[in-house]
Amino acid sequence: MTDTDIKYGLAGVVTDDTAVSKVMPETNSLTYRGYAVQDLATQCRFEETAYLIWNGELPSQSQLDEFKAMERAQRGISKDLIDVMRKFPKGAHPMATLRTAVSFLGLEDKEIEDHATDKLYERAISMYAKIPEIVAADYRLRNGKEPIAPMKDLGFSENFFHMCFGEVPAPETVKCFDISMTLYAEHSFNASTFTARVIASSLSGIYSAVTGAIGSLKGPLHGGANEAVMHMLKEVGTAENAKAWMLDALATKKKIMGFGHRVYRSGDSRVPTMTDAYKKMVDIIGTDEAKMYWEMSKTLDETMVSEKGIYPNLDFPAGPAYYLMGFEIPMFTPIFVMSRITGWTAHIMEQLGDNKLIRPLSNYTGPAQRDVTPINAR
Ligand SMILES: CC(=O)SCCNC(=O)CCNC(=O)[C@H](O)C(C)(C)COP(=O)(O)OP(=O)(O)OC[C@H]1O[C@@H](n2cnc3c(N)ncnc32)[C@H](O)[C@@H]1OP(=O)(O)O
Ligand SMILES: O=C([O-])CC(=O)C(=O)O
Repeated sequence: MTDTDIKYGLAGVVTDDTAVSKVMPETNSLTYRGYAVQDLATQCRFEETAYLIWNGELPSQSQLDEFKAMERAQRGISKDLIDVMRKFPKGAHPMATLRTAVSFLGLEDKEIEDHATDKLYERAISMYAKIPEIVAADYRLRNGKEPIAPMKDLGFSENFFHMCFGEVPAPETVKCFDISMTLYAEHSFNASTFTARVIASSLSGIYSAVTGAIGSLKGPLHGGANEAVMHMLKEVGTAENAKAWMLDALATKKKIMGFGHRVYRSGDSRVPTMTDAYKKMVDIIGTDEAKMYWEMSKTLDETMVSEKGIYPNLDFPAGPAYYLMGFEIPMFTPIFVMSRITGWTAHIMEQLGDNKLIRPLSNYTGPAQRDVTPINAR
């Protein structure tokens, strides 16, 4: 093997087939099962997209009703899990607590390693129903409040707001959140999805695969960037400071969170739709602070594009949009998990539907073979 055979970070390498989604950097577009993501985000509720990602087709009204009933029947985490969560170390990051809580769901399910598609689907729906409650309960416990039980007559997004805050905001705010859920749901072989497929490929079980995927998504080069973006906006401080801050950050070779992408080189297909939702949140909230973040974001974006030709990714508008919806910054990446659980589990099912152990090769760069020196002679 020569160096030219190596694609560091697997950049540009095609490793398998998928029918779940298609990322088209040449046209800045993304489809889930053939449907443009911006059409799904604006014309469908997240529940319809979730059904599509798992089943390959958009649901009829009766299929959607049945699907919603299945999800709602799975709502409600155990008292044992809530008791375990009460004992989590104070100050642990919510992505770390979510990773542990999802692993605990696997213990409660006795880690049944059944790879039949219908069994995997049942477990996928169970996690999709329970993860929002884990995220909301963790938020409340960290703030010294008791968890709020899910309500079975509320939609997916409405129920999440209810479990966090005890109330559901105006439909326009729920719609902005729902749009973000659809945009975050799936993105082919990104790092966390690939992690899930690698773990699934050893036949380790769906909970192991999702737990590993959560660990991968947590990093700031991947899903953790939506939190890092909001920390960055807070550090910038004022809209007037945005250009100078960016120029200084670029001069000192800082990584600017929420910009750049491994696959898209001239813009992320999901950004225009999420930017519209962010603007909508700015108009709904209407405060000087909200308007200031909007102006600041525009200046950061314009400066980065004109100076470096590097475009924002989905995390750039999603972070401040979640902030304006009232969520604490450390909840942003767990909220991403509530959506991406659909894509991850669709890929796990696809992987196990025609499994081959994922095991690439490496180019060895260590010492040449040598003899062991006895310990008393070293
Ligand atoms: C939902 C998601 O996961 S979307 C991604 C979220 N992640 C982020 O927003 C984190 C910030 N962005 C990044 O770190 C990167 O753009 C990544 C990790 C997303 C993609 O990385 P790669 O494909 O490996 O690109 P790579 O790091 O090689 O960048 C190519 C060049 O652009 C520069 N670049 C890329 N992104 C950025 C950035 N955000 N800030 C500053 N420079 C950047 C690199 O420094 C590099 O420059 P060089 O050639 O002079 O060394
Ligand atoms: O595709 C990627 O590398 C990262 C990304 O945008 C996602 O997972 O949504």
